[in-house]
Amino acid sequence: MATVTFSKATRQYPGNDKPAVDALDLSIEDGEFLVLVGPSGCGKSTSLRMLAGLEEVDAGRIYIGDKDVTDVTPKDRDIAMVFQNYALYPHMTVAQNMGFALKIAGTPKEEIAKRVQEAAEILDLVDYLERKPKALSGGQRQRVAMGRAIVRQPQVFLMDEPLSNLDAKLRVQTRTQIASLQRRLGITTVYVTHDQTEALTMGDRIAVLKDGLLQQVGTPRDMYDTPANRFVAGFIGSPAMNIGSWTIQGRRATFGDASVALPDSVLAGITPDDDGRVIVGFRPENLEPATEGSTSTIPVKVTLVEELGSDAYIYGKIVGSEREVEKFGSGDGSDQVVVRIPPNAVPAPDSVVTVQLKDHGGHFFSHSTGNALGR
Ligand SMILES: Nc1ncnc2c1ncn2[C@@H]1O[C@H](COP(=O)(O)OP(=O)(O)OP(=O)(O)O)[C@@H](O)[C@H]1O
Repeated sequence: MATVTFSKATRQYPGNDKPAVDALDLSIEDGEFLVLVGPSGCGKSTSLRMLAGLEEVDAGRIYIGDKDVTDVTPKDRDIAMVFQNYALYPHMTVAQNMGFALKIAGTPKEEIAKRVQEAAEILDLVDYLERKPKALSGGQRQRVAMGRAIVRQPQVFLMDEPLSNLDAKLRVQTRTQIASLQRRLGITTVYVTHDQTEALTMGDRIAVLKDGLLQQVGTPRDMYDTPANRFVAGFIGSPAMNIGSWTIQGRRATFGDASVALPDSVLAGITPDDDGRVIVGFRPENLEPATEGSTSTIPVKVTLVEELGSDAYIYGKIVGSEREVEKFGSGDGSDQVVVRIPPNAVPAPDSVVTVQLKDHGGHFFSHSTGNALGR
């Protein structure tokens, strides 16, 4: 087991005008499950491949434990990687696939058999050891790929979208299995995904990347409750946070007929660069029917109601939003809102429902920088 440290690690592919990963500083604790998440092309795989030694590091250093591994070959880094496509050998049995790396490393036969047996027990693969990969289901193949990593007893597991070939139901089951297996084995794990739900449900901590730049690192709760900037706020959470550019009027922000009070800490962070605007965000579940005398009301014209049994979601537009769109354009779709409501009070399409922010239900970001101003 070991810590992992990226210190200003940078990779710029030849011919590209920007680094794929730009001065990444990230420390991963011993035994931690860290998820690297972000949209396609943000640099997740490049970061993982630099750690694996499969990609050059143009500047900065990478450490596993106290050892600088930046110039160490992949096979000497004491890591095991689980790839998206599993990369199983079709002509070998499950047992042979799982033991192959140990065989190459010259591990004695009895030791290989023992480790393969142990991994097969952990992964519920004992009955399949003599089968070839083609005679396995997708989920079983995924477990063999995990088994191949486990038998090596590495210091660090690296996983690059290991669930992407599974159907939705199996993916949910397998993500719980991988997370609990990792906790049982206690091996430091770096896991790459573009799926924020996977990140929230699996990671001890999450690191969000965008355009090669680290945006925020924190526990799933940190990322959800206190996103560092507008990007993280919109990326983490499903349905996504409602986010729009509002106009500051005195101590309030308005958008169409909606008006919310701005906390003092937010007002204190506004600068002339913000042009009298502020980014207002609120999660669908942080709204409730407006009460009399409410200081923050948002009237929503209902377009569609989605009933999910336990909850219902209203999709609609803020009343008066056409005035905003006329003035500022609707580039970021900020006039559209999603509101979670109890399933017993479903409104009709085209009706207007007035909601208010729950206590501390608003997130506010600088219009000029996108950085969080407070809640
Ligand atoms: N071999 C390469 N040569 C040139 N550019 C590359 C190469 N590999 C990746 N890139 C570029 O580097 C950036 C980061 O790519 P990377 O594969 O790390 O992103 P990612 O976040 O893993 O994306 P995805 O989720 O789509 O796999 C992208 O802009 C990509 O086009």
